[in-house]
Amino acid sequence: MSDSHRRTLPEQDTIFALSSGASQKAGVAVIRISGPHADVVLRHLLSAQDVSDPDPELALPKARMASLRKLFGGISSTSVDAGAALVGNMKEILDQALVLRFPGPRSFTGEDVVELHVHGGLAVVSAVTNELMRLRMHPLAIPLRPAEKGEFTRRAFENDRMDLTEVEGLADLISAETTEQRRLALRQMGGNLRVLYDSWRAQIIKCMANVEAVIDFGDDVDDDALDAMAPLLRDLEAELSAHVQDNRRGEIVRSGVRVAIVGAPNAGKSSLLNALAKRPAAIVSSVAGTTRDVIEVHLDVAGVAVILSDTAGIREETEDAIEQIGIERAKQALADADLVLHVVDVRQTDGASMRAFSDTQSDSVGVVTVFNKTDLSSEEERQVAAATMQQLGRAKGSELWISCTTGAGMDAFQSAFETRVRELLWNNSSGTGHECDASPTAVITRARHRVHVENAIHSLRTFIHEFLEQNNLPLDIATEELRHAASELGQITGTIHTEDVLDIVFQDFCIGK
Ligand SMILES: Nc1nc2c(ncn2[C@@H]2O[C@H](COP(=O)(O)OP(=O)(O)OP(=O)(O)O)[C@@H](O)[C@H]2O)c(=O)[nH]1
Ligand SMILES: [Mg+2]
Repeated sequence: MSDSHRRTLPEQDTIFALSSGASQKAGVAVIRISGPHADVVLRHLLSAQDVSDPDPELALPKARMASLRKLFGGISSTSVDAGAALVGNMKEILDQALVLRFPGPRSFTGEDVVELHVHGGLAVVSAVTNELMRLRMHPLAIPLRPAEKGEFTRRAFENDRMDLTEVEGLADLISAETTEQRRLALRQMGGNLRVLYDSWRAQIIKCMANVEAVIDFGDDVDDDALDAMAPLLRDLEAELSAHVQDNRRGEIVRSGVRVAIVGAPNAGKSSLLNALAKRPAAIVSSVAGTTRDVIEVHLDVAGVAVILSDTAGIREETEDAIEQIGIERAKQALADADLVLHVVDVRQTDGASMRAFSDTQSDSVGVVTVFNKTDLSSEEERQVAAATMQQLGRAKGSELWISCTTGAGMDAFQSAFETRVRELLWNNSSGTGHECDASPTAVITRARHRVHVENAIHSLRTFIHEFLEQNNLPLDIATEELRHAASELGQITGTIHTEDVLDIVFQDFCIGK
């Protein structure tokens, strides 16, 4: 484990990759080159002559200024055959491109970076990348090679342009599919977690320095210095504890809210899934016990990623072994859910299934009761349904009434569903869509962060309890607990890291990022 990620590296290879999306029809493709030879490579591309050492006077674009340039490449046999007007060692024009230079360290990677914004066609991109491959074999032996997965970002990290949380934020931003995922990722990439963890770490290190001063001073523990430290550490411990008690909302925004549709057979669960997915994702039939497996669809619900699961109808008695397995899976989906949609045929609310279901659900999970088939029900049946809700102790009016067949009540259902999903994350049902922006607190987005923060809390508590309060530990051993807490926070940001951790973080990246 190294205490700093600044390494003395041998001179780095210069790397290149297509950094824009893989679509072959895009108007523009961006090829990125990073490393000490980025300008040399660019000079070769801008030189019309195939010479081993292009004119060093050849004007490169000014730093950070876009410049429209012709890119040249080696003479292809086809263009010679076609009688292209090539004279001597003249090269062929590959494309007319916007060229940008970002001399290090003020660049994404911290190295010299060149960006070539070429036309997006497959032939253009491969002509330019082939030319870069050809330069690898150049007599000057330019150490140039295609980039590996995540290598640009890894260099940015190694050159202190980003910490690990910002790297993770960037990975999340690239894969963000919903508004809230984008917002969360953008804030993390902007450094909100880095600032938080660095400031906590700095406070712990300051306390450590004070304790070490006491140790150096002699055997007599300076009670005043330690007394002054106690409230600071208690406050810090409280702050860290509040940080982990976040209902996992950052992790849920990132991975998606898990919503399970459960209920008795034939209640209309698959019909509801199809209505929400706006496609016939699940088979609907009048045969009770149609759905066996868990069927998942991914939705964007008011900017939040939702993984919606349709499940087998839960009933106590079934002879069918496969249906029994389906019921077990349904119960598992119920246990894993962040939110449950309990679908009930409004004409069958007095059965044992409603009660049985109430017993299986966990208290921490939100449950929305959805009475379906209102088109078939009588007023009396609806009153019985509402009365059953009250007997079960549910708040009056908390149930929703729909007909999957006619679509009645679906708008109200949709908006109540959106509110519940957002409430789950922010305890705020205003539905403005800006709750996150209004409270830009840094939230944990990965289990990796949570483990380290919990370890840091444990060490702080041990120091406070075993040393400051009980005086059970000698000072030098107690200090180790502070050192450990600081180290745990340093591992989140990558100030302290192992190669294994980096491999895990960077595995989310693809080539060109
Ligand atoms: N009239 C009416 N029929 C409905 C409504 N919703 C669903 N149905 C019908 O009820 C039957 C069962 O619907 P499904 O959606 O398959 O029910 P399910 O809960 O998924 O059933 P299982 O998978 O067997 O547990 C089908 O014939 C649907 O067409 C509704 O609101 N009104
Ligand atoms: Mg079904």
